[in-house]
Amino acid sequence: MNIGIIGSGSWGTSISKVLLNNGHNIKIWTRDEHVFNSLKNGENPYYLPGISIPKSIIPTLKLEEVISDSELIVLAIPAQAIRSIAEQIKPLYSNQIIVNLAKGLEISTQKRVSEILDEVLKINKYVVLSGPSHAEEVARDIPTSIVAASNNMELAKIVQENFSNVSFRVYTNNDIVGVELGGAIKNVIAISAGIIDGIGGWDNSKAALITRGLAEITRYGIKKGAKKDTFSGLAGLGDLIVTCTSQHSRNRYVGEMIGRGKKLDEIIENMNMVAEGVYTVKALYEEIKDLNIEMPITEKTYEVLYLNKDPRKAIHELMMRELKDEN
Ligand SMILES: NC(=O)c1ccc[n+]([C@@H]2O[C@H](COP(=O)([O-])OP(=O)(O)OC[C@H]3O[C@@H](n4cnc5c(N)ncnc54)[C@H](O)[C@@H]3O)[C@@H](O)[C@H]2O)c1
Ligand SMILES: O=P(O)(O)OC[C@H](O)CO
Repeated sequence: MNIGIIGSGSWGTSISKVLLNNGHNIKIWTRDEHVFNSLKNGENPYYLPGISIPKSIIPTLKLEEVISDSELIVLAIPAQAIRSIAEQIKPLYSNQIIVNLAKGLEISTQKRVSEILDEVLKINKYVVLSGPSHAEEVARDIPTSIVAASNNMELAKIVQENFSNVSFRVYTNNDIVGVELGGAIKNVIAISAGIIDGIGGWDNSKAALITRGLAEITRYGIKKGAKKDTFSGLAGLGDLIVTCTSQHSRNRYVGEMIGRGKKLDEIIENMNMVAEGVYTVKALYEEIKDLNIEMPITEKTYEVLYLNKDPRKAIHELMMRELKDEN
């Protein structure tokens, strides 16, 4: 297939390698001239240091070049950039399959990526690819399993067949809502897991946080129309585990720095990669109050990040909530 990748950060670059190895023709769009020049030289040290990038992956600074002759378009940009990129590709878009890799909710609307694309492009060929998949490992061909979800199972199967290989195993799923929400909200829980790492690396606390984090992701997801089972799969529990525990996780890292007493602005300023939970928690905070959905970890994470709450006080408040039944 001719595949166009929009976004040349760590995940866009890494998935380009997977797809090239699978025999596809790959063009990758970047907005950054320095990344463009590096890719031409067979590397992307800004986002994927130490990995050699085959020169047959063709970089371009022109969006029209990745759209016009592509049969399938991959979106590998942050969730907050989706609407503006969708507006830009609208005049060029000719009903190709769009595979979204972004994991987040739009701050101003609380919308999922598929809802944004639906609004702007009236898209009817959408697949979201999500699950435990750090770019740093995928780029090294470390065995990874992931989920391709679509309303149209034929499309999910096309993605499954074209993206899978011996070290990249793709399952299909028909629950777009659950797969998108699992991927977006685990980033918030991972920030709180990182806070625990930064404060003291407490194993008991972190295990509880992952488990109760999954409970609140599931609660929110069901209210939004997701299927409960999706959250015990790769796009739910699987991604939550990897993001809360991995040395590679950007979201966990933000939390760890907060736990060590650093300020959010300072942390973000020194990171060139996106930590989606920092934005998704903003999207969720007001909405969960309005909808009366109980998500105490999400709420406390927001208060620590944006209302200057001491993380130890937040943990104390979580522990002192009204006692209740687990289910
Ligand atoms: N890195 C991973 O391991 C990984 C794995 C799975 C999913 N994801 C998700 O994929 C998405 C992209 O993540 P990433 O890690 O590649 O991010 P990144 O920060 O490494 O790269 C983001 C890319 O998007 C571009 N970009 C940023 N803002 C933009 C804008 N406003 N308009 C156009 N382009 C813009 C950047 O220039 C860069 O090329 C995120 O939603 C992330 O959660 C990442
Ligand atoms: O590095 P993170 O925290 O953005 O997580 C990346 C992926 O979503 C892991 O599957």
